[in-house]
Order: sequence, then structure tokens, then C-alpha cells
Amino acid sequence: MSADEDTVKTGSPQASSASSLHLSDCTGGYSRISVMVEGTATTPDFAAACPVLGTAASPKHTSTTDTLTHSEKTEQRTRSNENNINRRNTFHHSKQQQQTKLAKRRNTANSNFKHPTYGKRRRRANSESDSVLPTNFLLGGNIFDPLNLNSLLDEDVNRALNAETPKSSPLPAKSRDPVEILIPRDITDPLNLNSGLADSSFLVSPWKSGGRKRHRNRHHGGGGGSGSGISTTQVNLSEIGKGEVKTGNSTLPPGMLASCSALDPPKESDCFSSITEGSHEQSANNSAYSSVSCKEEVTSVSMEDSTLSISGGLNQPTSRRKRRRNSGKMEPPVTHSTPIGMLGSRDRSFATGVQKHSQSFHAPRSGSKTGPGGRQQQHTQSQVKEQQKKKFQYGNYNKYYGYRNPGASEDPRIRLLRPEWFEGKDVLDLGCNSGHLTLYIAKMLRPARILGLDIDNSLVHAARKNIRHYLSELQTQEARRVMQEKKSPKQEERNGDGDESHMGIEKKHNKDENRNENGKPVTGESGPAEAVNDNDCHTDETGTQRQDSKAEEMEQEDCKSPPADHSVSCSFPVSLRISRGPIAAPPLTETFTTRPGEFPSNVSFIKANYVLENDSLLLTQRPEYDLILCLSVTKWVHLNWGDSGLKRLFKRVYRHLRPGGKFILEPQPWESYVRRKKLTDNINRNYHSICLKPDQFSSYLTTEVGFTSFEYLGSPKCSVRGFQRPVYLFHK
Ligand SMILES: C[S@@+](CC[C@H](N)C(=O)[O-])C[C@H]1O[C@@H](n2cnc3c(N)ncnc32)[C@H](O)[C@@H]1O
Repeated sequence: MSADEDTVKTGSPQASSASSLHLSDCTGGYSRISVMVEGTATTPDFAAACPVLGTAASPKHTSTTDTLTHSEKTEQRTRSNENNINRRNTFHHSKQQQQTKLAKRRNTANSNFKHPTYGKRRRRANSESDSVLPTNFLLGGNIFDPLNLNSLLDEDVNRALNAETPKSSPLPAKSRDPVEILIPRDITDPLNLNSGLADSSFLVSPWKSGGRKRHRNRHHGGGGGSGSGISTTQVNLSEIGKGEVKTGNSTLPPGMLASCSALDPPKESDCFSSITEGSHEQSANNSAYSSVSCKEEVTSVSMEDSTLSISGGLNQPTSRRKRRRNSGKMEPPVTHSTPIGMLGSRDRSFATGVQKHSQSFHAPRSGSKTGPGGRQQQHTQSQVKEQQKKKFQYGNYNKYYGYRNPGASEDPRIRLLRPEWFEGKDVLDLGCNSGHLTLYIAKMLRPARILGLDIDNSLVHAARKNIRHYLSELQTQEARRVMQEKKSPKQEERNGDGDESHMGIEKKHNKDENRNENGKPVTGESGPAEAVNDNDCHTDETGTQRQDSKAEEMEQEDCKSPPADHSVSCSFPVSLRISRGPIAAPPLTETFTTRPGEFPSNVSFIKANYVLENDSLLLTQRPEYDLILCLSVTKWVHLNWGDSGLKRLFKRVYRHLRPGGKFILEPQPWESYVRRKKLTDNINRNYHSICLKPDQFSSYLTTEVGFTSFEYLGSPKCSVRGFQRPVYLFHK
């Protein structure tokens, strides 16, 4: 052995001393070492077989020899040399014997078994390695043969040893008890060596860490970050059995994956399923609010999404109990806010065009959401609910149409409206909400003018903004038409590339559109849109009001290459247009210097409470309109102002109409009142004092107010059952 030869060659007292100690101590175990090597024994076993090996070069032995005197050393060296020679001979002899044994063992497996207890084993007292010796061995292993390899060599012994196995080293019993697995917080430093703290908290138990916690925006998997999602790992025994638990970039057992991914949907599905509750307007509001809270970050941008949510929700069955549970809540519905539903089949091309913009139709924002600087205010749930209740006490839901016409479906009521009632007429839409129906009428039924009136300022603001979306679409269509006309084959040839020619024309077109016949920039001051909209009008850097349709095409085309005309810029990104609406109200153009009575000149919105303060004010009301719409408003007036308020409204309508005028009324049924009776104390009081029930309205209007006749127009089918309400036409 080289160790031995080195010792002899050096001749150093220390070395020889150490080596001799080494050799003498290991003599007994050497055969064991050979056996272990042969049997691919593991290191601990090696240490166990020759415990002194680990300490052979230890300073302890060296220092002992250092204290000897020179003569003693010389004498010892002589003795040591003699011993070495003897031992070497012994060793060689032993080695030869061992090799013989091994050779035999290879040929006859039975002959080589030597029970550990038969071997001579010398141990140093208080050896450091004693304390770390393993004591438990599985499958009949023992300190000398931890893997019980010897049992393979002798059948008898094998049987004998394995007969004892369950007793001496019982196999772990299968248990359903959970096994706690501690997972390092930092997978790259599992022992927390970097921190230098003797703190065991670097290990995380999924159970003791307070249960599973979801961390939004945190990526799972390893990678050195603290936590990094590993702490969410839950181990369950049945899965461990499958041996698929990994941390770090966790490959978790399928069961775990399933349970993790199952964490997310409930919130969503809660929202959606609650949406289905709203087969009635009231429950609609509840559910829609749920959806809004789920998608809080997606306010007006999400109208299209909200619609989808509704559609999704409508397909999901909801228990009656759940419906009831939420029915008392007063929360806003989701609005898709697209007028497509209103446009319906009568003007498909327009509808298709509008669809493109439908995402950006406006719905007022929830007042409780953000504070100054856009930061979310801290509210308790009850506070928020309270606010919502107050906010929507007039039925002023900011997502009304999204719920009423889910999936951008057509508003079924428009089929009851005959064009001749509207064309060239003056129309008032009471409680117009965000103006979708009003805008539809303005565009499609061509009244001379139509005024949308609502008590909620934010709804009126949204309605005004929505005019621009209609306009934007119209202008886009017009721009396309002009572009097609101007796009002569000659120009295309000159410009070569089709795209470029398109851009060239587009830019020219844009330029032209920003100027009137005199070549002067068109400002918003005289634009009909502004006059109609009473809306904020933005100007670009040049002071020229930007045209929405133009701007849109500019964004699409000019962003491909640097704009030649700097008045044409990409400063207002498409994404913002979609989320916030166009940057400016459309400017006055030749096309849209509309005559009175043409859309959009014929539409406007106003914030007002149509219920006068007292009856005496009725006397001041002059006839102004040919037709007044009052759709799904009476319940809210009734609840907030009682019988007297509603009667006053009816009387005002009557006085507001010109002779021969028409009043279109869609009352909510009495049954729907009950769910809103506790919205406010005032509403509660009014609710209990109401005598004039909705089914008495027609007789009241004809006998008390003065309408000469009425007709029942129908109860248009609505995908949301609760909105299927009768509509009446009263004649003055
Ligand atoms: C349920 S929505 C109906 C919207 C629209 N008329 C329709 O059916 O499509 C009721 C609307 O009436 C409005 N409203 C309630 N009381 C009002 C009042 N006294 N004066 C004006 N508007 C009122 C609310 O703000 C709300 O927008």
C-alpha cells in the first residue's frame, strides 16, 4: 500500500510514528477495507471499519510525539522501524491471505462470509468517530455491513439475517399521516449559510407558515429569491409516494398542481356566477358589481371583457339560494357600453364599424375606487357597499347597458320604436343613463333633436363622450370612402409600393381634413360636435383640433414611418384611445357641418332631476317635445320621491309634450321594488307609503293626468329575464 511505503521512505519520526499508529490501528480492519472496496462499501462504513484512519494525521498525535526527548525518540524510532518491518511483513502476509480469500470469494461465495463479530476490532477509547456512527440500519444491515451485502453471499446467513430484519430494522410503516417537509426559503442557499444567522426560520413548513398564501405577481419556482413561491408548496403523502415532489422550479405532483390552479378560478367564477343571478335588474346589479370588483383594475377598458364575463356568467347555473343571498345588495352592473346592441340589424354596416370602437365606449367610473393621484382608497367592504348603495339609489348604474344587453346584443326595445314617431321630431329621453339608447335614436331614427336627461352627472358625462365614439366611427367610414375615391391607379403607380401610396394619400387626406375651404385649421370652437357635446375639446401641439378618424388612421399608418407632416403625430397611442376614448371631439369638416337635425347635431345630454321640487313649479312647464321616453325610470322616482314625486313627473311629462305628443313608458313591476326598499331610510319610508302601484299607472295617466289614450306596445323578450317589461305608448 502506498501509505505504508511513504511512511517508510520518509523516515520521519513523526511520520513513522503516525504511520505506525495508523498501521497498527488499521491492521485489524484492513481486510475489512478490502472487502468494502470489493463490495463497494460506502465511506461511513469505511470509517466505521477503521475509525482511526480519520485521525491518523491529526495534530493530537503529532503533538504527542513532539514531547518526547531525543533519546527516547531515537529508541522509539528504532523500535518503530523494527515494528514497521514486522508489521509490514505481517501486513504483506495478511494482504496475501486477504487476496487469497478474495480470490476464493470470487469463486465460492460461501466461503468468504465472516460475521463481523468474529473479526478482531480494536477501537480507540473516546474516538471522535464513535459519536457519529450510524445505529439504525435497514434490511439487515449493521455497522460493519450497512448494506447487508454479505447476506447476498450466503443463503443461510441471508435467511437468518433477514428473518431478523423486521425486528432489528423495521421498515417504515405506510401511514397516511402527513409528513412535514421543510423547504428552504432560498433554494440556492438551503442551509442559510450566506446569512450567517443561526436562525431556523430559513426553513419553511407549508403548514406552520399560516397555510397557503397566494402571492400575486410572484413567479413560482426557484431562482434565489426569497420565497419565490416555494413556500406555497404543500406536500401530501400520497403524492410523495409517487416521488414527484421537487422544489425550486417545482415539478409538483399532478394533484398539487391541480389544487394550486384551482385556487385562482373561484374568484373569477364567483364573479361570473353571481352575474347570472341577475335575471332581474336588481340582481343584475349585484352580480355585475361582483364582476367589477374582480376586475377592479380594468375599468372602462374592460367593457368588452365585462360583456364577455356576463355572457360567460349567463351560461352558468346559479342556485336560487345564492340569488336570494345577493339580491339585497345594491351594486352596479357591468356595462359593455357598446351601441351595437342598439344598432341591431337595421344598420349592420354601422354596427360592424362601431364594434371596432365599442371597447372604448364610456361608462362612468366608480367613485369609490381612486383617490387623488389615482391611488386606491382604503375602504372596508362595508364602507364600499354603503357607498355603492348610495351611489346607485337612483338606478344610476354605470354599467347598465352591459348588463341589460349582454354580449353586445341588440336592445330588444328598439323594435318597438316606430321611426315615424321620431323622424324630425323633438324628443326627450328621461333617465338616459350613459346615452346608448338616446344615441341610437339620434343616429338611426333621425329626430330633429333629442335631449338625454339624467340625474347622475357622471352618466351624462359618459353619454357626452359616447357621442364622439359614434362620430369617430362615422368619420372613419367617411375617411375610408374619400380615400378610396382619391386612390387613383395613377397615384399608386407613382408611389410604387401599395402601402406607401396609401400612406401618401392618407397624409394628404389628413392634411385636407384639418383645414376648411380657406385652408385654415379647423378649431373645435365652431364644431357641431362641441356644440352638441358640451364636451372637452382637445387640441394638438399645433393648436389644430385633431380628428378622431384621421388620428386613428394616422396612428395606424404614420407610425410605420416618420411622419412627413409634424402636425400629424403619434402622440396619442391606440391603447389610450381604446382605454380612454379619442383625444378630441371630432372637428368640423365639410362632411360633418351637419344641418340641424342631423346626427350628431341633433343630440345632447343634460344633467337634471326631472322631479320638480313642488307641484307649483309644474305651472311653469311649457310644451317642448313631441315625444318623451321614460324607460325603466319610474321605480327609482317612486322609491326616492314617493307617490307624489312620481305623479309630479307624470304631470310634468304631460305639460312638456306638445299637443298630439307621445309618451313611451316602461314601468318596472312592483315586485322589483321590494329588493331596493332598504337602500336608504328615505326609500324605505317611501316604499311603505306607496299606494300608486305600477299596474295603476295607465289608468292614472289617462284619468288623472290627461292623456287621451294609451296602447300596450309589448314586452320585448330580453336575454336577461328581469328586463322583460311591458312598454306603453300614451297619447296627449
Ligand atoms: C335603470 S336606468 C334606465 C336607463 C334608460 N332609460 C334605459 O332604460 O335604457 C334609470 C336611470 O334613470 C335615472 N334617474 C333616476 N331618477 C331620475 C330623476 N329624478 N331625474 C332624472 N333621471 C333620473 C338614473 O340616473 C338612471 O340612469
